[in-house]
Amino acid sequence: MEIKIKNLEHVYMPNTPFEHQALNNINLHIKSGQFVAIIGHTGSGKSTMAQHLNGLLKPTKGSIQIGDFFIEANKKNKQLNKLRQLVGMVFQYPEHQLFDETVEKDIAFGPLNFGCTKEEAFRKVRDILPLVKLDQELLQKSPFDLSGGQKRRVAIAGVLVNHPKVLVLDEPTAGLDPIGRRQMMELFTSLHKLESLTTVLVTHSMEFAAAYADLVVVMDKGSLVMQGPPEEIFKFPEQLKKIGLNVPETLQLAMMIEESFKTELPKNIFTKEALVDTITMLLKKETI
Ligand SMILES: Nc1ncnc2c1ncn2[C@@H]1O[C@H](COP(=O)(O)OP(=O)(O)OP(=O)(O)O)[C@@H](O)[C@H]1O
Repeated sequence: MEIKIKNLEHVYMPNTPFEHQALNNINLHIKSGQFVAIIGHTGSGKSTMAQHLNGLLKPTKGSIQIGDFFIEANKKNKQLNKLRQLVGMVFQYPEHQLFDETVEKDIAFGPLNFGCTKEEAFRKVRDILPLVKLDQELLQKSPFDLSGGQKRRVAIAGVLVNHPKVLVLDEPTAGLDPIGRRQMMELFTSLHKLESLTTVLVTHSMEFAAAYADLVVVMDKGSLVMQGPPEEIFKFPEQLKKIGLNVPETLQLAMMIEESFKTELPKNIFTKEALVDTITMLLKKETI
């Protein structure tokens, strides 16, 4: 599903002494099925932008079009419930939103809320479990008795069970260990491919932006300052540094290797595996 953001502005607490312009004239076109990473220094407006994508916030100015849905400043949107079914939102620490007495009821909340019968809703719950790698045996347990990783998977299942067409992920790996982070990102990338989900990831990780996104959007002080594929965006480390961002570590290493081997490397070395392959190739060349 395609997303078009036009001249979007957001002001928190307008006409009060605390008034704060968090978004400033944002224009962005996300194509259907694209994987977009939004990066930027803390407070640059990433989460504010993400929350506009399923109508959690109302624009102060401008509009957001998601498929056939329009969210516009000064207009009441009567179809927010339908929009929230289409745009699934995973917040930081989603497990904090678990509330029901069993895992089954918790995951079924969305489908029941969107009008499914109990039978349909519970069938959807069972169908979604393999996708998030959760065992059927957990269904009758209290979500509060699960491990941290399982809780997070239950919370994510509660979003995926509605079969959204757009997935908005706001720092979904916050608080996980490195293996957990990677597993979680693998889950989202496989979903993205399997279901052609348009995916918007808000992240502080340059590595994730580089490794997973087709389009990287850079925010600074409420403005969208750069957008493009990772190999374009991370070509400008000086520009990124000025706004408090780094290039991915693998790319920093690749640049050092470029220096010492006096050779130009491809500009899309964003994963450790790609970097190791390149070093191996260079070392082989040296020894021949
Ligand atoms: N509910 C709110 N009321 C008032 N100001 C807010 C509110 N939420 C966010 N802000 C302010 O708006 C600006 C943008 O915040 P936002 O959370 O969108 O940034 P962010 O880039 O997601 O930051 P982080 O990376 O730290 O999560 C910040 O200056 C923040 O203090």
